[in-house]
Amino acid sequence: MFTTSKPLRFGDCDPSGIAYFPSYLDILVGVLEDFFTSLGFPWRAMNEVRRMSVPTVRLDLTFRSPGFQGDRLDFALAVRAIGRSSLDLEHTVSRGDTVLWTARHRIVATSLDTNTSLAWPDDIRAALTHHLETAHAHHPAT
Ligand SMILES: CC(C)(COP(=O)(O)OP(=O)(O)OC[C@H]1O[C@@H](n2cnc3c(N)ncnc32)[C@H](O)[C@@H]1OP(=O)(O)O)[C@@H](O)C(=O)NCCC(=O)NCCSC(=O)c1ccc(O)cc1
Repeated sequence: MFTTSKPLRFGDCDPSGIAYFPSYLDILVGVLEDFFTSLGFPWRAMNEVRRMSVPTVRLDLTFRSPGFQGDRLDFALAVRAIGRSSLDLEHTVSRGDTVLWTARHRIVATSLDTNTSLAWPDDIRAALTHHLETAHAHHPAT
């Protein structure tokens, strides 16, 4: 499990002070980037040196409770399945004990030269496997 916290800022909210959900996606991408950096694979090096990227192909969000300007959002990212080129993640976003939203998320390793999928390089796969949580793991095809 990778965990981190992000502030819900003025600019992330509508005039009533409630979270504007497209901003949640922007913040989520930052969390994903931080996760890869924590594994030792910052995106700039992945892009420039390895010529690879990790676009999102599926994202299923469930909003359970509103977030408000000034909240501290606690993100928990779990690796649920690792395919040939795909990676299934599960996000839980909370304010204190209250779950605000959850997401099932699939990204795919791709080549920036061909814009097609790429098998996870062995070193990245090994680092991802270290985070795999088998208790609720599922086959990536499901
Ligand atoms: C990712 C793709 C190149 C994959 O296409 P292909 O090369 O033909 O691959 P395949 O169809 O063989 O599928 C490859 C894998 O992806 C999986 N896949 C592909 N599409 C899907 C969808 N829609 N749902 C679920 N799984 C999918 C598939 O199951 C394969 O999994 P493995 O068995 O584990 O390998 C293509 O689907 C694509 O370009 N999709 C658009 C992606 C996109 O534009 N997303 C929008 C957000 S951009 C983004 O998030 C981002 C960009 C850049 C960054 O640096 C970071 C983030």
